[in-house]
Amino acid sequence: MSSNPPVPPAAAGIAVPTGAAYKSLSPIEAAKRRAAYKAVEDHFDTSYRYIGIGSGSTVVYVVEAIVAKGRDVTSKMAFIPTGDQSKQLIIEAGLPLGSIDSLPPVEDVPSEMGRENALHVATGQQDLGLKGKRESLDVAFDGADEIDEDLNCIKGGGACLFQEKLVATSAKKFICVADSRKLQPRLLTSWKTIPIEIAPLAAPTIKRILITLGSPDPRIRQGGSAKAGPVVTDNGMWIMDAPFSPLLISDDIKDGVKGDGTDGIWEVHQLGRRIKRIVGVLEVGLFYGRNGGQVANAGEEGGGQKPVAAYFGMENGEVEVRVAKEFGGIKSRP
Ligand SMILES: O=C[C@H](O)[C@H](O)[C@H](O)COP(=O)(O)O
Repeated sequence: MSSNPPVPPAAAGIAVPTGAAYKSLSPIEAAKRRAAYKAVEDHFDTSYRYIGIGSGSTVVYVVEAIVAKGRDVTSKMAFIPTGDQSKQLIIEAGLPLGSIDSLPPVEDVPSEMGRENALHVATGQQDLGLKGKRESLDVAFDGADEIDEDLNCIKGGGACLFQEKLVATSAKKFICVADSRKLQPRLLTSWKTIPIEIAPLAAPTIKRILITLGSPDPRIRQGGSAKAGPVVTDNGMWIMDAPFSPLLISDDIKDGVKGDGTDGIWEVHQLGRRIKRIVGVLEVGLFYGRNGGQVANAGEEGGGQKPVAAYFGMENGEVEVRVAKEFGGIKSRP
């Protein structure tokens, strides 16, 4: 895909680039926008009901592409935010706002599966295993700070990560959209720290433990000129940015290479699980593991889930699509 997406119709509150404004997008912004349109083209279905909308600068273009589908399509859906920024984005785009903690029980949903289960429960027959289960999101779109060749991600550069992981694990498919700078062979190649959302009271203890795990200089993220003192997340927490050496992927674990922190070398899953165990850690900005909304124990593994596909806007105007190896591992350059 080497041409720019069409200019969509204007939507309430959304600054849609048109004409000269479109041409004024920087190459990186134009690349992000092309990737977002391609991701929406491939993974947004008009029959969907619940759509997760992530945080950051790239999902702005995802929302723009969704708005371009028209109100006839979007008014029947609910858009679930991953924090205050994406909540505002959804509202200003005129899309119906939903909430991750108010998804209806499956039985209330007029789907074949829900109706069938309700019938079985009502008639005393065997429950299909859906009792108490809530609806999944059909898809969640989000950005990332870095994505490795196995599609593990670092997220949280914008201080949103707990709600992003919650939304990702609630989705049948999680789709990442980014530009070419984010694609690296291993995590912590270009992006140097892991964002960790922590309880402020636990900050000194967490910092000490991270140092023992091999992080040379974990730091509490400061608000800079925008806010005196630490950045406070949408959940009233702080962010600790912890540098580590580049992380191994699971395929690297062989021939005596353990990835368990020996000599300061960690594999993504092992480090993610280890940090999550520290008291006071709300969430770790490493996204790895199986597809969330379609597995019984979604959210129980700590890693959230890695995307089933990642879309990268490349410098040459193309969009590179990478698919998780569990889903075929195809790389394509449409
Ligand atoms: O906390 C922020 C989120 O994880 C973002 O999705 C991530 O930082 C990527 O943001 P952007 O699209 O602005 O590069």
